Amino acid sequence: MTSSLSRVSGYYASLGGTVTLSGLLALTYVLYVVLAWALRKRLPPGPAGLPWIGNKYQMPAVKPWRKLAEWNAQFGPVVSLFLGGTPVIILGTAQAAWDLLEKRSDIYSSRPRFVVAGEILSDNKRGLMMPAGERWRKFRKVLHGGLHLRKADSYKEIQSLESKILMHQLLHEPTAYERHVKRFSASVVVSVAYGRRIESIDEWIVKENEASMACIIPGKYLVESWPWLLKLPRSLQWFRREPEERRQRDIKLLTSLLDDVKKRTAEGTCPPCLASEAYAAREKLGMSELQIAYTVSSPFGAGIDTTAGATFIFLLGMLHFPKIMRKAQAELDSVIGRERMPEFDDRERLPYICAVISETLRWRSVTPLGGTPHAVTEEDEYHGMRIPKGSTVFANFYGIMQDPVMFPDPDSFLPERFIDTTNPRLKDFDLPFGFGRRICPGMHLASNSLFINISRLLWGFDLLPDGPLPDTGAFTNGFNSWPLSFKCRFQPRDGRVTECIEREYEAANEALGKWK
Ligand code: HEM
Repeated sequence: MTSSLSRVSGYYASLGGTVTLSGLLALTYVLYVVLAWALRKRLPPGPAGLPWIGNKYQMPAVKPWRKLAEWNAQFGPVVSLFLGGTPVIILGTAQAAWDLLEKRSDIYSSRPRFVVAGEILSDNKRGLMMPAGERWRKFRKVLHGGLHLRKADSYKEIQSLESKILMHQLLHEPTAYERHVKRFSASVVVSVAYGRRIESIDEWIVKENEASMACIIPGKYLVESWPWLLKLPRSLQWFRREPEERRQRDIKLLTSLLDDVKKRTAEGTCPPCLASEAYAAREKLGMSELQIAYTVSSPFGAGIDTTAGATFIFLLGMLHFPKIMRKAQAELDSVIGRERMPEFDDRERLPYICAVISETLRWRSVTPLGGTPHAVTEEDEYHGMRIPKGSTVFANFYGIMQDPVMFPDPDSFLPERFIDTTNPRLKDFDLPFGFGRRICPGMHLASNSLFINISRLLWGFDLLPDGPLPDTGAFTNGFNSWPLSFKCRFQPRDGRVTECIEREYEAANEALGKWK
């Protein structure tokens, strides 16, 4: 380093100039500007960054989606920036996201490098973070096989039973509604994955899963931004300790869950589930037992907070827009009445409830950064702009869902926007579930959970504020984001509803026996 510096100095001295440190710094800066200009050539517009670190210093650690939406408003629907040396593309309209992530899905479906969350924590065995390739295709095959549209129908029974338990819990212990909604989401996901229920969110499976997910918080580890730290001698790589310990615990947890399914399957007591089916097909799939164990656990990481978070967003919306609640209840009264609960078969006849669900997923996105970012595997061009190979691509749902062109009056909760329209993209609103080959494999299961709970909540209770109205912008931070805890009253709509909830609870408890 010193010798190359002195060579440079010598060269300048030979030109007759006196080389000073500030001169060298100025030269470095000029080189950087030229390099940056060359790199940015034909890239989408974006904010100017600093030498070497790019725009990193401008990215807030908390809720970065707000800053990204500001940049989209300032520079246009496709923005580029640099985080360290990696080009990052921010898509700020649904059209741009569909054009690239869906129509060109063959080259936009990989994931950026996740040093800790992907490599150290699981040796890239976790599908959510897995780069595109043979391993990821097998992961998708297993999940598609277990969760596609018609297969999701086979889980409606457990979803309906769990929802009846939820209704009963809300009737008797409404102040703990957040725990009950979370338990519902966890129990559905664990039943689908492992054929066993969750009776309390304090159960060890839920706790262990939460601890595991805590390692996947974006920005938690320095090495994600500076992967060269991996070149340090292993003993100096301080950041490895926690995720490596966690990895051993994960392997223990996930293999023990799979072993339990194997045991119950052999005994003939395990209901059909993702794990039993994937295990039976493991040789045909060419997957190791450990890979199967990781694959079938993915609903765990991706399906609990999202489904529960969307339900909390729905409740928040109802507290702020009581007229919408009344209109939805009027539809339920005319189609269902008060003597029985809504069932899945009623869905076709409840278009307003379906629109309330679409609006819930739009009004405040539970995945404000579009879930997990995509990565481009080939150089590309879009409207004359260059998208470099290896770019990280975010569909910034926070901005996209508030786009006033696609969603006029975006801050209002207006289910009508999904009814009074001929736009097929709004009629069949799958935007909140992502794009192309990476689209959420749990979307049908999630839609069913939301339908059965939201229709029954509206049918059974007036959802009312308990004190001042909660802030509609107070949300948690992270890849998934949901409202900060708020109080909500669940007032039964009348005596017939209460009776029905009690009756259905008894029957549900009995039917759930086989899942224990
Ligand atoms: C309201 C509920 C949910 C929402 C809004 C949601 C949304 C999303 C989004 C936006 C993505 C990223 C898609 C992309 O990269 O383009 C995703 C991925 C994923 N979701 Fe969901 N999700 C929900 C529920 C679920 C459930 C219940 C499951 C499992 C049963 C699930 C499993 C997954 C998995 C495994 C991935 C990763 C797929 C991959 O990387 O190939 N999700 N989800």
